[in-house]
Amino acid sequence: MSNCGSCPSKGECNKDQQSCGIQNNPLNNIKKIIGVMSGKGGVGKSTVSALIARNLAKQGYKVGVLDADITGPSIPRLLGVKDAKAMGAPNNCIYPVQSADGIKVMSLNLLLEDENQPVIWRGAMISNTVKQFYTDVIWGELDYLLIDMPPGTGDVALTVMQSIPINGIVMVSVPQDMVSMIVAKAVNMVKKLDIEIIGLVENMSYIVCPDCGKKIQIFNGNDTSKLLDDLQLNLLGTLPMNAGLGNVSVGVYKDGDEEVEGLFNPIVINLLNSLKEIEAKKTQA
Ligand SMILES: Nc1ncnc2c1ncn2[C@@H]1O[C@H](COP(=O)(O)OP(=O)(O)OP(=O)(O)O)[C@@H](O)[C@H]1O
Repeated sequence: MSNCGSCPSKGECNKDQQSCGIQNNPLNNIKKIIGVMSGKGGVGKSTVSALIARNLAKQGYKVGVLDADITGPSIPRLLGVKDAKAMGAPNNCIYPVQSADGIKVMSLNLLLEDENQPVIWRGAMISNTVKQFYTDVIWGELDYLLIDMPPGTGDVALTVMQSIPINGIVMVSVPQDMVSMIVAKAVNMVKKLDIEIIGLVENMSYIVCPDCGKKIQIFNGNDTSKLLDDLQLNLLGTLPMNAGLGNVSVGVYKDGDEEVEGLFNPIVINLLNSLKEIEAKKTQA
């Protein structure tokens, strides 16, 4: 039976407690869980997850990032903890690693001797590991736990959405026809599972000419507005394609980087407002 007392969805869900498959660790008190998803690979989910986490942490929130991309984990590099190792805790639990900006991080790479070792596991094992990253990691007190989802709408995405009490999903897309089609699949999956979509971040929307400052659209550009209209999604913000964002994983982005902060401040404001609206709607229902 689920432990509703420590559930981030307490008071906002209409699940039957006896049949709910969600297990919450009583040592954890996580207020909100946000999934970052796309369906399509390589569109910037991990970069967006890491930079939302850093922005929230900078505002003083207690933040964690669960890297659910077991076979292609990039969160440790993006949060500057690639050489750290997660340590065991009593009762078969695990302590997350803490980044320099105070973000708690759990990723399979933090358990491997060598980050270059592949994880050659079947789907069920990968899904169980993700579940354990929620149930067995001592996250403690968190205002926000971000879950960086793997690409696709398969096993892991399904496990995350069915066994972790997600309050909402941030979709990441790129304004290109083929990406939009695959993101639409992910959006429809989330809707089928009755999970709220907080909004969409459009990544790689444009490049800025270093000489004249003109914004140049590299893809044909109209697909996101069609996606937003067709699926009734909220646009949280757009991000350029640039070296600053591309080099987060090599530690180039430091606190106080005005360009990155200027890009993420409005996205995070929109995200928090949208999350509040979702909560208000649920408590009224
Ligand atoms: N706005 C951007 N400008 C430049 N490079 C970017 C931008 N966003 C992401 N990248 C780069 O694109 C690559 C893919 O990004 P990222 O790993 O965040 O995507 P992902 O969707 O999480 O990928 P995966 O499907 O493997 O999980 C990375 O090398 C990243 O540094």
